[in-house]
Amino acid sequence: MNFNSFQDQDICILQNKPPLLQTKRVPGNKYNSSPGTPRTRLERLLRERELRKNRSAQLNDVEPAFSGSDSCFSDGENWSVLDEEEFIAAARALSDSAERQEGRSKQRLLVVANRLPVSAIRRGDDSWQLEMSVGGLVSALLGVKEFEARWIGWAGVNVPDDIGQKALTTALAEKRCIPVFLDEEIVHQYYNGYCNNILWPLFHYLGLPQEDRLATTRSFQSQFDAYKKANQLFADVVNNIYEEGDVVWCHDYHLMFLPKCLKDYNSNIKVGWFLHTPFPSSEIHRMLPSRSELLRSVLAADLVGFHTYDYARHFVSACTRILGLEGTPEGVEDQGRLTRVAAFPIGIDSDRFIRALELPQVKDHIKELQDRFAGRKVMLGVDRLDMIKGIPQKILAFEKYLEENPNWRDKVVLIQIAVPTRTDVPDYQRLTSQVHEIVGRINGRFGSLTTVPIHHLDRSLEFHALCALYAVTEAWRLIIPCLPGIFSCLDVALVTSLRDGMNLVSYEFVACQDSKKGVLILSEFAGAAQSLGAGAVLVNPWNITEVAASIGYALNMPADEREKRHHHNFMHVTTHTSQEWAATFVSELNDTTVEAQLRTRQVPPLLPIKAAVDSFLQSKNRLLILGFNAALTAPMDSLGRRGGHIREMELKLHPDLEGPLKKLCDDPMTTVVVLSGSDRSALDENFGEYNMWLAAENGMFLRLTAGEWMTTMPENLNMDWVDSVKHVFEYFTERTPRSHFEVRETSIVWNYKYADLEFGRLQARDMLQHLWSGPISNASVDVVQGGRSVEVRAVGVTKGAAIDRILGEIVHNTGMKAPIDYVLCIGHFLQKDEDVYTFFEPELPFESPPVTRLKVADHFRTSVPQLPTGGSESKVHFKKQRSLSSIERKVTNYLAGGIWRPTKHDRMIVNEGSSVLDLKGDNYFSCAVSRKRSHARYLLGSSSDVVLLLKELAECLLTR
Ligand SMILES: O=P(O)(O)OC[C@H]1O[C@H](O[C@H]2O[C@H](CO)[C@@H](O)[C@H](O)[C@H]2O)[C@H](O)[C@@H](O)[C@@H]1O
Ligand SMILES: O=c1ccn([C@@H]2O[C@H](COP(=O)(O)OP(=O)(O)O)[C@@H](O)[C@H]2O)c(=O)[nH]1
Repeated sequence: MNFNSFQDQDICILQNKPPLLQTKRVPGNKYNSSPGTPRTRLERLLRERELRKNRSAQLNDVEPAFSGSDSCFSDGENWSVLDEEEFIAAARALSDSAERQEGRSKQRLLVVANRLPVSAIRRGDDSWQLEMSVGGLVSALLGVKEFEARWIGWAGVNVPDDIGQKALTTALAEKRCIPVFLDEEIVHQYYNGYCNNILWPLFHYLGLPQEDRLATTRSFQSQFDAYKKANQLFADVVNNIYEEGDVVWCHDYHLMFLPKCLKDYNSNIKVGWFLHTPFPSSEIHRMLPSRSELLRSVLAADLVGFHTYDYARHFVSACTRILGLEGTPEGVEDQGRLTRVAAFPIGIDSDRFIRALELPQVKDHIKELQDRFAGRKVMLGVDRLDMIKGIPQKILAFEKYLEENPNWRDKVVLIQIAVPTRTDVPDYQRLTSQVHEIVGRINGRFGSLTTVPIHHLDRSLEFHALCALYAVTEAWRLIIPCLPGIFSCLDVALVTSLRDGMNLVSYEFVACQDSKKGVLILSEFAGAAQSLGAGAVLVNPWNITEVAASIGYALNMPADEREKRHHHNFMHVTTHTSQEWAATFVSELNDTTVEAQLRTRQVPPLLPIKAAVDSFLQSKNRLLILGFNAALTAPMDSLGRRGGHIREMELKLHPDLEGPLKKLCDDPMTTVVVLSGSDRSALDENFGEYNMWLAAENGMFLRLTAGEWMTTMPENLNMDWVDSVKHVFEYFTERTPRSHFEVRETSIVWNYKYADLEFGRLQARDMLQHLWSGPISNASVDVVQGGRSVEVRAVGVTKGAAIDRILGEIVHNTGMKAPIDYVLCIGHFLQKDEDVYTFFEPELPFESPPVTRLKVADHFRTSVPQLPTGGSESKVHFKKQRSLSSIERKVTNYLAGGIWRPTKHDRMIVNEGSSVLDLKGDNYFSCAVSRKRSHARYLLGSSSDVVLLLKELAECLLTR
């Protein structure tokens, strides 16, 4: 799934970076050598699907999931897709799974949903009657047979006493259900209030309740508090029964807080969360006062699933826009942790419906219906009596059809099953009255003494009665075969949801029409429109005229068209089953957690601050290399605000750093360098008062604050491309609100970090395409794509290339005698500049970046003096005679068209026999700030962590 066209990491577009965990084929190790072994996630899923299809034939008669069943974790070949290290972890995961199978043979699936699949009715102090609940989620999970499942949820009743609770727990245990007891007040605030009065309407695009209905903002807050409290109660029950290796699958909008509660308690629990409703556009979600907290809680899950790609896309977009996180093709990333987000369209247990049609009791029901409605065509609506189902709109469209087609008035009947739901919520009560009123009016208008056009039932039907209703037309045709003209084009199901997560009624209708030809009129706003859209007649339920016309079209549809449409949908419904849905989700969840472990291993650890401080204390000659942007600047929120104001665009030193930095700069045993992409004026402005080295424009300009700027750049750099790139940058800046660009001496940077991130990325993509095809196609430049920027630089302008020259100059200038025995290098450097970190790695052979494409031409900023060469009077001298400085040698090499690759030996010598750098021990600390993957040894979360660290270093100078 590609939510987003860019990876979140900084990318130098000259490199073709493979997506994370895109798997490499490792030649012939024991895991990947089998020819039949899948190599990619997709191959594996295809293969598992095949295996499941084979198994499902054997499972058809097995008990449903929540009364126990088979395991789906039997094949050991899932993990041949990763590289060597990944294989080891995968193998370990598999062996865990094998152990599990030996010990218990099945992986346990803990399904957590607001409602249990059964409702409890109290018959005495300690006696309970259990009845199957109605609803799409229950229907779908009833079909799941492949796991040893337990269902955790609310039984739908208030049980205040111990005796009642114990008895109900025992009764439910037989059904493998575990109750969560919620008292009346919580149910009122959490279920009726926050879930059904706030989240449900909002997620279905019906907006938030108005203030007068909310009473006060406090009541919203108290509902949200109750919601969190209820979610914690669910978590407590899960934690109580959880066993290592279990998979916890949280369902729906009632439990958005649950993933966080579970992970806070035990970060090793495998947690999936699935939403059965739509997830609305981020523009809708952002209205919710608790928008961020809810998103973050869901993101605690390992895998987040939705019915459709659109809902998944909206969710990722909400995380990007509201939380400022990165959307990737895999999901949402936050500080190196990925929450996988994907679409898993639910299905039904189609066989159960198809088989039911053969049962005598279903045939009896069909006969009753046939007698009742003989001679009339039947249109069917089956919905919970919910605003989202568009029942008034459906009835009004039917009225319009009858109005415009008087000849049909006594020939067609609409049977509307309207299952009462959430009857304690005032909006639902109002809807009931409204529907009754409309039905009464229409029946009064078009009914006769003996018939009415609408049969409206405010009740639910049991399974067999419902199947009969879904299939009634088929029976009629069979029963009265001599009248095909009248009865063969019978039956239309009318689904007019204003929004609907999926809508299983439409699936069930299709399953029961078997090879017959019932027409499905389906709202384009139901998730099912994405899967059944090709076979259904799609309508916009708000357009009453269109729905009325579609009723006519369906009633008069020629047999061959009905057949084709039905066949398409029937194939879909019978292959995309609820078993398939659940097995895919759980399998993906298992994979995701293994992948997360592998990914975590690739992420550097957090900086061990104590070790960094201790080592600092013990050293005598320290070097601190600090980036500026995002390392030493004050953090901002995702909307680019600080203290409620739009942040000004110039970089400013974090105010809390002023004191510590001063102390560190004034310490005679510490040399501080700020190495930044910013231009000289930005560094002068922020650091001019400190006693430190400033390296501007990625190290191309250098000065000790007490001295003058000098350049470390070759004299002749071709900068002819600048004007045309600037022209392009101006164009995009004008069209991308809150973006800006900076022209520097050696580069030009377009920055969209304060702009809408998604729009900024689209613009960046356009910009890059344009740049490559025109202004820079022949120029000697590097184009570096940052997370939120595009930078065009002269080739060779990187921090990694500059650091050697800077170091040489510092050693020379300060007359350093003792080697540097402590280096702390902190930055939020672009990937292309990360060789700064590896430069200091004691074990690594140093290779400066290749600079083969540099064109040497004309003049480059001659007003700035070149870096002076070291004099013989200098106390520090290189082992090799310092007749030519690093930069001079490099320039010489440039001019000669060669590549200068200093050896470690070249650059490390201070005195005869002694090295500039003494980093053999653990006295080198490189830290990437606000990065997920890096060549640095360690990570720091944000510049606030840099503040803490530098404060500690400064303080230990005082106590020394
Ligand atoms: O338990 P209730 O409050 O009475 O509500 C019943 C269920 O309604 C919702 O169903 C959704 O799930 C279906 C299956 O995925 C989907 O087809 C439908 O479009 C959704 O509306 C709700 O999400 C469930 O939690 C409720 O149990
Ligand atoms: O009298 C009824 C009416 C409906 N249903 C079931 O309720 C579910 C409704 O699911 P859907 O996804 O259409 O909508 P939801 O009610 O979950 O929003 C379907 O499985 C129906 O079989 C039922 O069991 N009895």
